[in-house]
Amino acid sequence: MNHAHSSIITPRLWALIPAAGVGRRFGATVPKQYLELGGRRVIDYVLEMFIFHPKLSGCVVALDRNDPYWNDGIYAAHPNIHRAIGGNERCHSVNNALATLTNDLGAQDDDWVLVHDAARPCLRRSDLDALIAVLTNEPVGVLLAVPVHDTVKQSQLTENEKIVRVATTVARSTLWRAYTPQVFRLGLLRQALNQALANNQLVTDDASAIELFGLSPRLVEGHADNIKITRPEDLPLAQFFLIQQGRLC
Ligand SMILES: Nc1ccn([C@@H]2O[C@H](COP(=O)(O)OP(=O)(O)OP(=O)(O)O)[C@@H](O)[C@H]2O)c(=O)n1
Ligand SMILES: C[C@](O)(CO)[C@H](O)COP(=O)(O)O
Repeated sequence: MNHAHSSIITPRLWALIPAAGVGRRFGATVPKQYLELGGRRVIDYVLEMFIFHPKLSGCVVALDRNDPYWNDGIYAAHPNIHRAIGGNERCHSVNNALATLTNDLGAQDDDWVLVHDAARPCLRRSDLDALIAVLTNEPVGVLLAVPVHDTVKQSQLTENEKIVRVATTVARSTLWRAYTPQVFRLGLLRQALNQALANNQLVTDDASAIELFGLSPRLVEGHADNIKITRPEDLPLAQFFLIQQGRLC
């Protein structure tokens, strides 16, 4: 019997790096993704994790429209990297980069998009591979996260007081710190983000948009050293972790 060969298209995997922030909380003269760590820039440790990964089809980086730093980078002209214009908030930058993936790179709605902050240089290859490994048969999407190990207090709103007081202690057995990468199908993430933005819900991570869309992403436990460089004290800590991981001498 002559069976027509069905063309089974394997969904591709793309990296999407939000890198259009200004680093206000860090307070440096350059955005924190361009700060120097052991002779290289923070963003370089992030990019090399993805552009050399055999399972990724390409990488889109959301940059400030007037970013004057990118072109001096060692990977600025790498063929696996494509640029998108960032927006006012991280969620806008991600949304713009998703459009770039679709319109300029021919990414399909069924493709996976792995969103990882440019400010998280300490992502371990083992954690990245563990995240990719669970995508098979995953119906919603996944994110790296770490269970909360400290006691968590919720503060109460105090009027005219400089002193912040405890309102309650939050049960921590089900609390996790959300990290990146966060991985979702391109079409689903675009739909969810567009709906959130249409409702003026400026989600701080990609999973929040998926949750608002009524779905529940899978939490995958990663290492706590995958820190986001946010404040000055985070930079030497990131350097320590990169040395510990053997990625920095
Ligand atoms: N409009 C924005 C804001 C943030 N980001 C990126 O999203 C990641 C996480 O954001 P955050 O840590 O908040 O970075 P900044 O916005 O630069 O920090 P701040 O809020 O202190 O200004 C960073 O890689 C940042 O470059 C982005 O692409 N576009
Ligand atoms: C996406 C994120 O890194 C997950 O923890 C975090 O939400 C980013 O927050 P930021 O205020 O944009 O740094």
